[in-house]
Amino acid sequence: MGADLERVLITEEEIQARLAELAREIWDHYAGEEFLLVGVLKGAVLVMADLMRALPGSAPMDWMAVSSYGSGTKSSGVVRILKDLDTDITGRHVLIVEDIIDSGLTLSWIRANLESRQPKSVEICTLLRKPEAAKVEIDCKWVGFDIPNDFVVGYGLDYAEKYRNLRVVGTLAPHVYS
Ligand SMILES: O=P(O)(O)OC[C@H]1O[C@H](OP(=O)(O)OP(=O)(O)O)[C@H](O)[C@@H]1O
Ligand code: HPA
Repeated sequence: MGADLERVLITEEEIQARLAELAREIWDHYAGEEFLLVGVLKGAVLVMADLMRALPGSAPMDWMAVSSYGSGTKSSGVVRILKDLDTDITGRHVLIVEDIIDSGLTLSWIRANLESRQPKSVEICTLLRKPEAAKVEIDCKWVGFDIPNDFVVGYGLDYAEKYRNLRVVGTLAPHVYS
């Protein structure tokens, strides 16, 4: 599977070290107030697992699933809720946990949707962001890494449902696409 990678962009050690830093900043930001971690399925599963374990204390967790991508590698911009939160977020601090902000269309929609439910606050933590791919501006408080505008896989990110279990983030070799 690793042989399908052209280049490793971010190593396992770099990911874990950055998540530990972010977890500390997040914990300090909420200063003892409860916040709900909201993961966006499926890509954010690994970020959520490692970020929440790096927190110095506990935080509750919930999940949303939306469809925004087709079978290819471009966002359609059309977002549909496939699985909604189990929790009422009215009056609560919400921290959305994502694997990647690419065009920004998915998170822009999710944020607006969650903000319409009268939470106390909504913030975003993403492991990866592609500044050159942005189609909408997203106010994201915690970003792990800004990366070039290339399609990446690993650490939760897939190509046709493969490579999510790689411990690194990398680009795919051309032979995978042909
Ligand atoms: O900024 P955007 O261009 O909208 O892209 C980002 C979104 O795309 C990916 O999800 P995807 O729809 O591929 O689903 P998945 O998490 O199940 O892989 C990723 O997890 C983000 O949710
Ligand atoms: O670069 C990417 N890789 C995998 N999934 C994605 N979803 C948005 N951008 C990406």
